[in-house]
Amino acid sequence: MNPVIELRDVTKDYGGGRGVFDVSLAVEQGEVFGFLGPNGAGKTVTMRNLMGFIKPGSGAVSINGMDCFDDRAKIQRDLGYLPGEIAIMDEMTGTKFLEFMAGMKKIRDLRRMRELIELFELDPSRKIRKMSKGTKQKVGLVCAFMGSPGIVLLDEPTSGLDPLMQSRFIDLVLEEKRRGATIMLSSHLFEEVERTCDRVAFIRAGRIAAIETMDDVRKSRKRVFSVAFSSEAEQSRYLASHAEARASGSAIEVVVSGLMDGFVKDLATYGVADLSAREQSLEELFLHLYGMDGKGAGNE
Ligand SMILES: Nc1ncnc2c1ncn2[C@@H]1O[C@H](COP(=O)(O)OP(=O)(O)OP(=O)(O)O)[C@@H](O)[C@H]1O
Repeated sequence: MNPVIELRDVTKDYGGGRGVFDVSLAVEQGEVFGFLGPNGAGKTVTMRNLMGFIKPGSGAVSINGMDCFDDRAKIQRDLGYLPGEIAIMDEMTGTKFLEFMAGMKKIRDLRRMRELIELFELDPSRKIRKMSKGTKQKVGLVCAFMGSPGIVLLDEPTSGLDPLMQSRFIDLVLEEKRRGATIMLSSHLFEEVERTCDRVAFIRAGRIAAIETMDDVRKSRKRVFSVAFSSEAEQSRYLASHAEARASGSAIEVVVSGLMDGFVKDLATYGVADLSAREQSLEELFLHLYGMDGKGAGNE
């Protein structure tokens, strides 16, 4: 099967180690593909290459077999895009902007636009300049999805959205996937990628570190337990026989993978005042999977 979105050995070098280097990936029809990496890793540069806003120094970027730079007008007829920074047409109201964009995209049926406005509880009547970051983001999301495009590129889609709206966004992506859309989204938030994506590429310092299925990532992800002991003596006793445990303030942290059984039974032989668990953060996952330090380009 031919991929819908493809980058082959793409390099855009801004000097000083900045940019993207030898990036290759392929997104199949109907797939939701995550592009995960810390600040400055090269997510936006990659997205802008796909949008045909910039031409790579070397390598090939294509959508449906067409060159993203040379054929951008044709590609964009069936493409929705959410930029990382929405700073356009500030003087227009949200309503005027959406109508203007619908006109540009030749969308005649505005029902989907109204549905999306309702979904995100968006009040588009104010001037974009006066909107909060989250409200602008909603305008951008409505704009990206209102034409029910076959391909959607989203650069940090939930930035500025509150948890309820983040969860509406996740539902929307899953609904669009069922419709058959091919979606690529960049993020530095593990959760939205985990809940929406079939596969994920990790990018760091402009280079792809790995491309994995979400199932494989989930399997390799561990839990971090924070344990507060009933006394300092109990904490010392635990630390003395558990080299993997790290002291963290008045508690200790233990990373546990696989079955919890052994960890829980062992812990029950100590005096425990409090116990909480969390998923590994993106940085910890990076460190765990690739022995990396989780930092971006390192030159920001
Ligand atoms: N036009 C440009 N000129 C020079 N350097 C650039 C340009 N655009 C991007 N860069 C650099 O390329 C690197 C990757 O930037 P990019 O915006 O793609 O990161 P990102 O992964 O999207 O990060 P964030 O999560 O912070 O948005 C950064 O070091 C950035 O400073």
